[in-house]
Amino acid sequence: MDLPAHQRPLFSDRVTVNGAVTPLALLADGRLWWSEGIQRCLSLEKEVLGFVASGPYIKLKTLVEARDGCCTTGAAGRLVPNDVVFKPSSDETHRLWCQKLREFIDSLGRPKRLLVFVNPFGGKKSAVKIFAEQVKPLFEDAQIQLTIQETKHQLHAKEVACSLDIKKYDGIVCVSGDGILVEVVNGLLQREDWNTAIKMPLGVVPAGTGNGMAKSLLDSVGDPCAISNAVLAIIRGFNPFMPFKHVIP
Ligand SMILES: Nc1ncnc2c1ncn2[C@@H]1O[C@H](COP(=O)(O)OP(=O)(O)OP(=O)(O)O)[C@@H](O)[C@H]1O
Repeated sequence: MDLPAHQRPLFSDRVTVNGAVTPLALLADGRLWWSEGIQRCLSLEKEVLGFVASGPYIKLKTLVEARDGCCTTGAAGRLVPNDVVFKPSSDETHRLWCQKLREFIDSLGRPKRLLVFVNPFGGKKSAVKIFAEQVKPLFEDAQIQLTIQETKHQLHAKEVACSLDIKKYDGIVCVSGDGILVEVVNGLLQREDWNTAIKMPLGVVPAGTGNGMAKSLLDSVGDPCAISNAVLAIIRGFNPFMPFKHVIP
């Protein structure tokens, strides 16, 4: 019986994962299937930030739902890194894995260059630490080029949004509360080219006091208001069902 198109393998190989040899298949829908005693599956689109080739190995940088509770509520959970390292069967399949993974991830239309505002004075004044420890490493895993702007005073984000070269970025991210996001929107709306500028995708990583916008955007897709969930939504930003694009209706 023929498999549906999305379940057909794009590529498969006998690889080594955690010392055990297993078939690993990349399906047309971007799922990776292999066995480690139990069947394992990873979605390149939903769970993989990027990958790194190191010697004969390939490391998939992932964010997956934490399964630390004894009961499942049905609600989506907090995301945690859980990298998967595998060794392809030969130099040639190593090269092909890198090529296929790169092609699939590139086909997802994820942002490549982001302007990131970090407000050191928002909320508990921990945005700089949150950014350095929890946000930047995930964007780096996704190989997104960042331009970082710490806000130096009130309305600084608005001034920058008012005059920045929008062609340089695929989106703007605020590691802050709602205040900086509002400043950015107001800055974009005050530009002569506001009609184009306001279409810039905007994202918010909760690092303020109320974080109302981050909460409601993540809630609208059934996610908890957690840093990792917000960052993954931004990395996957060009999926129309994710919050990154929904800041501006
Ligand atoms: N360097 C700075 N010094 C003083 N104020 C700043 C600085 N940078 C930004 N601000 C101001 O901080 C204000 C609050 O920012 P933000 O929204 O990030 O946090 P919050 O008010 O704690 O969170 P929320 O809006 O979610 O309740 C903004 O209005 C902004 O103008």
